[in-house]
Amino acid sequence: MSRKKSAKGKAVTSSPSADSPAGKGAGKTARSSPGIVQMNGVVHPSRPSISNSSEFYDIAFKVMLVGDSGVGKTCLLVRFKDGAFLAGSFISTVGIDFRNKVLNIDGVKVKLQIWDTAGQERFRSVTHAYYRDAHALLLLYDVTNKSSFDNIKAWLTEIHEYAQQDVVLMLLGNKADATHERVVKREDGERLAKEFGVPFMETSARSGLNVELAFNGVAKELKHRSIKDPIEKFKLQEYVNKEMKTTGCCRS
Ligand SMILES: Nc1nc2c(ncn2[C@@H]2O[C@H](COP(=O)(O)OP(=O)(O)OP(=O)(O)O)[C@@H](O)[C@H]2O)c(=O)[nH]1
Ligand SMILES: [Mg+2]
Repeated sequence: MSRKKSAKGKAVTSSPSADSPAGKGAGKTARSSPGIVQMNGVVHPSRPSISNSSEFYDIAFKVMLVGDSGVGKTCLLVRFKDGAFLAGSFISTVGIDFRNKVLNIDGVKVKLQIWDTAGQERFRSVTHAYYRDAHALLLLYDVTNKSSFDNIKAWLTEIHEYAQQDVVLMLLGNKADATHERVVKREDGERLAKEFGVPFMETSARSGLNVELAFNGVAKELKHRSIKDPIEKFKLQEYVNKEMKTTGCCRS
């Protein structure tokens, strides 16, 4: 899998196929390939492997973006991958899409294969099929859209039903730049996240606020888990609290 060329994936089938990164093409082929070791569902090539962007990597993980349609999942991924904001008219994702990015986490090259799901209800069964392979989930709501926030509990129920029990989860309140349209306070997001024991922060795909931090935090957590470092304990919420930038008047 790690040597496969797959610059930008698109899968709109109702279940992961053998060739799709969520199917055999990812974890399972790696498991049976000589020279590649699979630990805790994590791909550890015995030699550095090359990602689609011709970058070497040491370990690889799958991260999924989920949340209502229009909360900014695709824009967040494009901001992270390309450093740009997708302005213009809103084009809703059809099915599921993925992009790869290799990060340097404390000297370890961590490849994230990031799945951008469609938030629309009619694609929900497609998304369900991919949950079980995800090592991490970024669950988004839109701070300018109350119903996207109210739906978070339903998303969490769905996640508990379909995802792995030990999946790394983070709640993101996106569009934090849209101060005038904001209807969900940061404190409400913090409260909900606390209630469910999930790390939380606000992001903006438009301004780039905390976008790198969200993905880096998740990559750090996944790396620590896979290495099982007994000395250095990593706490995702503590890390993001330390590194987080906030919008508004009162925190910097
Ligand atoms: N102000 C602001 N607008 C944003 C931000 N992120 C996304 N948008 C806008 O919100 C709309 C929806 O963004 P998408 O990223 O396409 O939403 P999505 O979650 O991928 O939607 P689906 O693919 O239907 O699930 C677009 O018009 C974006 O321009 C943000 O951080 N700030
Ligand atoms: Mg989208």
